Parts: sequence; C-alpha cells; structure tokens
Amino acid sequence: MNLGIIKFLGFEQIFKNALTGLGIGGGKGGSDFDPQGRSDAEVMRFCQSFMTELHRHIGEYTDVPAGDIGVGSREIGYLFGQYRRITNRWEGGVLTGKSAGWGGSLIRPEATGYGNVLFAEAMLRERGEDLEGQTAVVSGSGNVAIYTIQKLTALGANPVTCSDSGGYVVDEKGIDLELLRQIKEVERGRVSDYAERRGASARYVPGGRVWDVPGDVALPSATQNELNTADAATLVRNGVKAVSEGANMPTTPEAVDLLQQAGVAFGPGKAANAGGVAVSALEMTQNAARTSWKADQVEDELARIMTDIHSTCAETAERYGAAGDYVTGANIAGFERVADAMLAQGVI
Ligand SMILES: NC(=O)C1=CN([C@@H]2O[C@H](COP(=O)(O)OP(=O)(O)OC[C@H]3O[C@@H](n4cnc5c(N)ncnc54)[C@H](OP(=O)(O)O)[C@@H]3O)[C@@H](O)[C@H]2O)C=CC1
Ligand SMILES: O=C(O)CCC(=O)C(=O)O
Repeated sequence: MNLGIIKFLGFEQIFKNALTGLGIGGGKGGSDFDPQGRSDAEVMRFCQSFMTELHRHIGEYTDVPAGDIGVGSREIGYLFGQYRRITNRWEGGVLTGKSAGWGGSLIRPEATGYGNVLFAEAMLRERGEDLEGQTAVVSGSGNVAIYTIQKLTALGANPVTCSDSGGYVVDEKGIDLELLRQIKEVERGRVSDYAERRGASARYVPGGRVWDVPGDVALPSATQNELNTADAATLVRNGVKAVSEGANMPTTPEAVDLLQQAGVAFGPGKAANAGGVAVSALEMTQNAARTSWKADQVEDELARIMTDIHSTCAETAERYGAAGDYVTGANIAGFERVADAMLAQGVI
C-alpha cells in the first residue's frame, strides 16, 4: 500500500511473500495522492475516500493492504476506521500495520528494518564477520530507516547517515535515534532539522549522494532506484563489504551487477526486507486467534523467519551453482514456491 506514488512491484512482492513461508500471496497497489504538506484532516479525508472504493476489493482472505512509503499507523487507522464504518465489521485481518492498542502487532513498525539488519548480519557471518564495530551507511529516514538504525546500533555497528528527498546527514558520532525519531515521527520534520539540532558531529548535505559516505555496510532504505552504478562504484572504492536492501528495488540492476562482480555480499529486497510482510502475517495470526503476543515472542519469530529466508536463498544459490549469489537464490527459491503451488493447484 502506498499513498505517495503508484508502483508496480507485483512479482517482487509475490516472491518475497513466498519466501516467508507463511502462506501469504502478494500484490502491490497505491495512489497518486502526495501526502507531503497535507494536514491530518486532509490525509484522513483522502484515506476515507480511498477506502470507500477499496473496501469492495479487499478482505482477510482476498487481499490485505499494509503500510509502505507514505503509509504508517496514522493512515492505516483512518483506512481501518472507514472500512469498519462502511461494513459494520471489526475484521482485524483486513489491514495490517494497525496500532498496537486496537489489533496491531508489537514489533510490526520495527520489523522491516530489524529484519534487514539480521539479513545483513547473516551475510557477513557467512564470511566470518559480523556487524560489531562496522560503520553503516543508511539512506532514508522513514519507518524502515529508523528501525534499521536502531537494530544496527543494538548489534554494535555505527550507523552514520540518514537522508530524505532533500539531502543527507552524516553524523560521525553515529545517528542519535531519539532525536531522529522526535523529528521524523513526532514533528514530521526533515533530516536538515536533525543536523541543526544535533551539534558539531553532524552535517547536512543538501542534494548529494549519501553513498559518497565511506562505510563497511550499506543499507538502502528509502526508495526505488536510489543506488545507481556510479554510487555502487563509489561504495566499492570505499571498501563496502555488504549491501542489503531495506527498500524495494533501491539498487538499479546494473549497480547490482557491479556490486556482485566486485565480490560485495548483496541482499536483494525480496529476501532482505521480508521481515515487514512476515510480521504483517503474524499480526493476522494474532487477530485470528484474538490474542496479542509479547514483543519478545514476535521478535524471536521474526529472527527465525529471517534466518530461514537467508538459508533458503544461500542453499538454493548453491544448488544452482551460484554459491554466495543471494539474488539468484531468492529469485529461484521464490519462483519455485509459487510455481509448485500453481502446478499443485492446477492453475495454468
Ligand atoms: N514499511 C515497510 O514495512 C516496508 C517498506 N519497504 C520499502 O522500504 C522503503 C521505505 O519505506 P518506508 O520507510 O516505509 O517509507 P516512509 O514513507 O516511512 O519513508 C520513506 C523515506 O524515503 C525518503 N525518500 C523518498 N523518496 C526519496 C528520494 N527520491 N530520494 C531520497 N529519499 C527519498 C523519504 O523522504 P521524504 O520525506 O523526503 O519523501 C523518507 O525518508 C520503500 O521502498 C518501501 O517500499 C519494504 C518492505 C516493507
Ligand atoms: O506488511 C506488508 O504486508 C507489506 C510490507 C511491504 O510494504 C513490503 O513488503 O514491500
């Protein structure tokens, strides 16, 4: 679900959802409404109008929208409220990313970023390393980026950047997560505000390329096609060891080739950022059982799922003669699951 821009990520999402092994289908949708600069009331009215038509097409067993670019718990709340108003039904499983007080799952906001960091760590471990002490370059400052930064810090890495469509911040002391969350989640401000308030360790670079900042690992977490061939060449020159995609298709195909040819461990989004949709499925599980799990329980399950996705990709790549190539592993493993199900169900 994406209120900001229309995108078509159908196959990417179908393979991703298949890789979670949670029995969920896949799809993507959106609108061309730009929420930037709109008041809460305008966003609410847009969400209500959108759901007035959308409610005919969705359902717990049909198609389940969730958050994505420009859609967080505020928008899901407005959408869910309108769904209830129209249908007169409380159906938790019809939308995910709900707030924890009314049917949402703990750790869903964190899940995509946390999952991607776990995937990056798993790739590094294959090479006898981990995230401890590594400098990390992160793009974005929305839902995925914020919780990527949180998990990186928890695992001993030093995330030194964040960005938005106006520019990027580099903070040599490491991003101050509380300040970033205050600006982005509470004030809905810009990363330039972060640099102004953080003091001497941080500087704001308007425009520019966040990938110019040297780092051991890079986690693109903003938007499509944000890491091109020139950026990939810069990362390689600066000695990057792993790139793991929190965003959907942030790395251009040519940049992916360049990184892989240079021996960089590359985690494609359809595997690396699957933690978000996985916890959405866990949210539906909780809704169906009329229960809510503790944060630890969800996080343990997320870690198990990410480990499983990593090994599935690694083992599949090896089986097809492409050891260490997570792109090949994820594409073949995702395709196999979908194709096997289609053949078994007689769908041509
Ligand atoms: N939320 C989730 O659970 C999941 C999200 N994803 C993917 O992760 C990515 C980020 O999503 P999410 O964090 O939820 O979205 P948010 O809307 O919360 O944040 C998006 C971030 O990307 C920045 N951004 C947007 N366009 C550009 C641009 N052209 N150049 C630089 N920065 C830009 C935004 O800045 P600005 O405010 O200036 O627009 C903002 O900081 C997307 O690709 C999404 O599809 C993938 C799996 C799950
Ligand atoms: O939570 C979901 O169902 C979808 C998350 C998402 O936007 C994605 O996987 O691209």
